[in-house]
Amino acid sequence: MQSELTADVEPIRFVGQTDGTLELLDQTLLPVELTVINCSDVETVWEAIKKLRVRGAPAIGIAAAYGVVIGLQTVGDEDAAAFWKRLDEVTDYLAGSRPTAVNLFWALDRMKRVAHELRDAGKSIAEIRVALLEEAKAIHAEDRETCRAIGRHGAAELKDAANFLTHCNAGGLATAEYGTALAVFFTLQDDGKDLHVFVDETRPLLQGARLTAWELSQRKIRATLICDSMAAQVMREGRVDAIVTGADRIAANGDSANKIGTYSLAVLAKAHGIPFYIAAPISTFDMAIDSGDEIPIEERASEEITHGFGKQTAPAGISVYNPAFDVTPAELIQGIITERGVISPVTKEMVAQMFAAE
Ligand SMILES: CSC[C@@H](O)[C@@H](O)C(=O)COP(=O)(O)O
Repeated sequence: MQSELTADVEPIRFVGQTDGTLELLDQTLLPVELTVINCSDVETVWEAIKKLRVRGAPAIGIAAAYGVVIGLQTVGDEDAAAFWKRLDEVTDYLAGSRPTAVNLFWALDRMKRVAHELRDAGKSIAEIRVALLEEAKAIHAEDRETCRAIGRHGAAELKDAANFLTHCNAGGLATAEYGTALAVFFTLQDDGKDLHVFVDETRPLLQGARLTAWELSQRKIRATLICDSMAAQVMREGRVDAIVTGADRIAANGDSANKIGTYSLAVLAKAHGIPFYIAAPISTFDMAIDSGDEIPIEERASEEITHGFGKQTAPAGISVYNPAFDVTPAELIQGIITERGVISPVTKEMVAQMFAAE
């Protein structure tokens, strides 16, 4: 189907009650095709996360929360033992879909906690099921608010910048709507700023070219697509005032994992005296780990590099290393823009302070 996409497309939508289904805009087909997939079993939700049909840290968490509701549909209200066994099975299963974005585990833990609290309060399985759907909807709704707040804080922080560079996609598609890094640009635009954004295409899966370039064009923000390897050149040409990207997991010391290629941007930014920012919700912080060394980095199939989008571009049998994320050390990050404000300087103490703030 030819794209008739508009910026208002809802990338994640739950339809119906506790026996309902999850609709996901298939991001692997963008920007050419608009196809919504219908998830009526947890296996389809798992596959959608694994294959990046739904992707971006907050979006993965939201989809997984709805996935729990769907996974529990295979057991009835009358068999409590089967329900609790199934809850563990479903959350463990969804947790195995992708390892790096901590929002996935955060959302699953939140769903489990609600279920356990209600069980301890003597609620019935039917009531718990309803509450779980409400919790998934709350995670979804809160993310909308969170993204708007990130946009406001980021726009205040970067009000004097007009020329940006971003990597991967941290936009409306990667969240409930509006995004994190892109929320900063959208808010600046709403504030009347004329801005320009260089968009890294983001090898190997081209989230920048396919998704970010599309989102920025939809909103009529001036954007220029570049290959990842061109970032140093545009920085050297003096055409970048600030870099803003999202994150998939942030350690207690501020080290931040994001799409592969982000770390090299931060190094380049330092070499050119350009401030490098991360924009991410508090749910992306993993306070259980001290540093980025402990962040699990997803390795993906070699075919993503040797057969990008179906065409063979490397000799058969070549050895491939395909880490999907890298870690940017805190000292290279000027600030982390959250819904609660901007963490700057990025130190363990400042992260702890923002995490504790309401
Ligand atoms: C607001 S989304 C932030 C990150 O999740 C995003 O920058 C990113 O790296 C996504 O990677 P992906 O592999 O496309 O899920």
